[in-house]
Amino acid sequence: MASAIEIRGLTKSYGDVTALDGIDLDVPEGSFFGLLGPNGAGKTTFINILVGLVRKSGGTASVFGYDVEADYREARDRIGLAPQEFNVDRFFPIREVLEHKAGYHGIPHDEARERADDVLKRVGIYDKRDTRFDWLSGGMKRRFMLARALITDPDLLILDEPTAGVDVQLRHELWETIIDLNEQGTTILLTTHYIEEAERLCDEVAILDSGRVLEVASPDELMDRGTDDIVIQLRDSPTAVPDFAADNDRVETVELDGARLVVTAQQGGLVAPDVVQALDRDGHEIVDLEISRTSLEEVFVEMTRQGEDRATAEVQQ
Ligand SMILES: Nc1ncnc2c1ncn2[C@@H]1O[C@H](COP(=O)(O)OP(=O)(O)OP(=O)(O)O)[C@@H](O)[C@H]1O
Repeated sequence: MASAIEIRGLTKSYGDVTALDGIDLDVPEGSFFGLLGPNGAGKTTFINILVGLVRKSGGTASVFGYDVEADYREARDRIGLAPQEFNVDRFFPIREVLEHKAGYHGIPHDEARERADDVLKRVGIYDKRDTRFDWLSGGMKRRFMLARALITDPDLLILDEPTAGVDVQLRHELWETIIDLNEQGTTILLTTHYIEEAERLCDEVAILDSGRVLEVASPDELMDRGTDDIVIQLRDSPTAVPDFAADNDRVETVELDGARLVVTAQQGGLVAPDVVQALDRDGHEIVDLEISRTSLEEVFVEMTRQGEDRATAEVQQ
C-alpha cells in the first residue's frame, strides 16, 4: 500500500535538545495511525515538521510523495491539522474564520461558504456559525478545531490531542465523526494521551519516546506482549494445584490463596482452556473464571519506562 507519510532518518534539534533522533516511519494511505508517547517524546515536533511549522535538522519527510519542505505547498494542501492549541482568530464569527482559511488554500468564495456550512454541520455546531470563537464552550471549540481541519477536504487529517479536556459524551461523538472520515478514505494521524482512544480507534500505533520510535504495531499486537491474569474461584480450597507452568511456556506465575487461583500468562485466552482442563482432571470445581487482559496502557508504561532506563544507562556510560 502507498504511504501517506514516509519518514527516513528524521532528526530535529533545538540547540542542545534532541527532539527527534533519527526517525523512520511509514503511515499507510487510508490507515488510522496513532502516535503515542510521554510528554516531551517529540510528537508535536514531528507534526510541526509535517505541516511546515518547524524545519527539520536532517533526514526526509514526505506526504503523499511530496517533500514537506521542497514541495511545501503540495504537501500542505493535502493535510488538515487540528492542533492542541486553540490558535484561532477570535474576533470573527466562526463561519468567516473557515471561509478565510479556505480562501488561503485557494478555494473560491462561493465554494468556501458551502464548505464552511458543510463542515460546521458535520461537527454539529452549524447553529453557532455566527458566533465568535471566544464565545463557544470548551467542547464546541474542540469541534470547531476539527471543522477547520476539514475545510480543505484533506487526504491526511492530523489530530493532536483532539479530545483533550472534553466530556465522555462529546469524546464519543468526535470519535464517530473521525471514524466516519477514515472509512471514507481519509488517512488519520492521531496523537493522544488517552490510551483507550488509541486502542479503540487505531489500526497501528507508533510508540515514540525521547525522539525515537520504540515500536510500530497494532494495539492488539502490543497487548499480546503483556501478561493477562486468569482469575479462578474454586469450590474447594486446595493446598496445591497442577503445575501449570511446567505444562505451558506461556504461564509465568501461579498464585493460590484459599479458593482463589490466579494464573498470570501471556495470551491468557489461549492458556485458560488448559488450566480449566487440568483443574477438572484433578477434581476441582470452578465457580467463576475471569481473564483480565493487560491494557495497552500497561504495555505503554512498561515500554517507555524501559526507554527511560536505556537513556539513563547511555548517559552514565
Ligand atoms: N521551540 C522549542 N525550543 C526548544 N525546545 C523545544 C521546542 N519545542 C520543543 N522542544 C523540546 O523538544 C522536546 C520534544 O517536545 P515536543 O513538544 O515535540 O514533545 P511532545 O511529545 O509533543 O510532548 P507533549 O506530549 O508534552 O505535547 C522536548 O524536550 C521539548 O522541551
